[in-house]
Amino acid sequence: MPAPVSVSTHPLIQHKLARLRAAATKPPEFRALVAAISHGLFFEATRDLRLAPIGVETPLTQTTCQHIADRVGLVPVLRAGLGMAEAMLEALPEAVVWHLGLYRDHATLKPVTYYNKMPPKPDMDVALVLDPMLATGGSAIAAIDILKTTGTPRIIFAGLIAAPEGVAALQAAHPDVPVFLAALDSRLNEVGYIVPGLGDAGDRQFGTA
Ligand SMILES: O=P(O)(O)OC[C@H]1O[C@H](OP(=O)(O)OP(=O)(O)O)[C@H](O)[C@@H]1O
Ligand SMILES: O=c1cc[nH]c(=O)[nH]1
Ligand SMILES: [Mg+2]
Repeated sequence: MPAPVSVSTHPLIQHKLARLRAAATKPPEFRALVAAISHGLFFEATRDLRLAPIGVETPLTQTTCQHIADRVGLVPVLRAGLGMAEAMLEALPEAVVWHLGLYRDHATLKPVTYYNKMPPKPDMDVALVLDPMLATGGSAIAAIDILKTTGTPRIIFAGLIAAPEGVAALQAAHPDVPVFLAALDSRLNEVGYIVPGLGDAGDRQFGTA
């Protein structure tokens, strides 16, 4: 059985997704929405991180609390994953960031790797691959293929919007990777865009459309 695909039902995430999808939403608000939704999604995607006890001196007494014991790497798929990584770093500033540059060739829809800042032997327990759009799944699969060459023991994929075709392809290629999404849409159109979707997540964040 493949690892689960979790689609958020949180009202705040659904509310912000509506604004994110709207064609009239301009890059400054679009980036803020990517950040806010990613922040919420990060809480869901990290719910199984390992905790360990830590002693804390409160103003009243000595007590034992919990802290995150897993070392976490964030792998934003450029460009569109950058906004997700910024938001998640705010939630967990101790995380390290491994940038991975992939773009999807418009004619073939196949991913092309152009930048890789992955350490050869990262000493990490968990890595989160971050890309707002899971369309055909080619980019996410390629990112995880590359990440797996480093021997990172646990990998999680977090995205904002997916097509069923992309989820199926990702699960077939990497059945061990759990998937966390803000929305699962209807389909891909004839040029590989997610419908209803939001258009091109990179262009909409950075104003390059
Ligand atoms: O599932 P797939 O069919 O591979 O499509 C999804 C990919 O397409 C987008 O990137 P894009 O190529 O537009 O690059 P960009 O982030 O630089 O805009 C998106 O951010 C994913 O990386
Ligand atoms: O709908 C899509 C598909 C791929 N990449 C995007 O940015 N949007
Ligand atoms: Mg793009």
